[in-house]
Amino acid sequence: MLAVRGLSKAFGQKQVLDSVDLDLAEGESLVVIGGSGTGKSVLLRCILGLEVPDAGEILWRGRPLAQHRADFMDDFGMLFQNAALFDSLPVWRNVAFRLLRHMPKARARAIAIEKLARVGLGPEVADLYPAELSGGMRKRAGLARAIAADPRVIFFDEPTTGLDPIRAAAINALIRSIVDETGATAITITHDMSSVRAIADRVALLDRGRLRWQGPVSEIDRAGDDYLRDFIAGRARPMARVPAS
Ligand SMILES: Nc1ncnc2c1ncn2[C@@H]1O[C@H](COP(=O)(O)OP(=O)(O)OP(=O)(O)O)[C@@H](O)[C@H]1O
Repeated sequence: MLAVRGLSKAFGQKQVLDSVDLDLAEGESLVVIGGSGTGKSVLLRCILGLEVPDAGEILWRGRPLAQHRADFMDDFGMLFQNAALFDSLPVWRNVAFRLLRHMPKARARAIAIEKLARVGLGPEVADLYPAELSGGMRKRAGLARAIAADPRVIFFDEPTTGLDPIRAAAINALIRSIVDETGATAITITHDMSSVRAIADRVALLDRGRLRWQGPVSEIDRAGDDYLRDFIAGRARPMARVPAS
């Protein structure tokens, strides 16, 4: 459904993505992991068209994404790292933001309330402002916005950042159940191994702009890659690790 081919991107002398290939099947949940500064966000930004790659291409349903961006965006939802809610809008308008462009207000509000319920927020939350929500509630509201237009592809950018482990586990479980229930294709970028285990069908490890390892989540614990093992165990050895071949 989504294929990344030979994607490269440098900023000045710094090669941030170096010939990355990735394939994502319809309905699959891919989690991209990697240390800070390894190019995860740049990869996401290239897919979203917010960065122009130096080389390579991204295919969407077999066609160059750059030429079908409007179709892609119609099918796409995203949970931003800090939920990125508009502070001046009540929660329901945040959730219904895209819907309000093409449907009457009452219908958009009804869908927003239904999506809020799906993420565990009651109708009383609809008229609150983002500043009145806890971090976990903001994340849930952001998730409701991501799924408001029933997207076929959903990106989750660091979904558990800023949450305590119990709330993080709840968000991970919610994401997995939404992905299962909707059959949406999902890409998550994260450092959080609890998200990897809860959300992923397949895992891709980026290391200094290169795809170092990828495989089913069931194989990460017996993968032979030393950096992956260190990443899973949370062991620090950034200076000592062997360069990706
Ligand atoms: N617009 C830009 N101009 C210059 N350098 C950039 C730009 N965007 C990203 N970079 C650099 O590219 C590298 C990769 O950044 P990126 O944000 O993709 O890392 P990341 O893997 O998402 O890290 P983190 O997990 O910390 O968010 C970093 O060294 C960053 O400084």
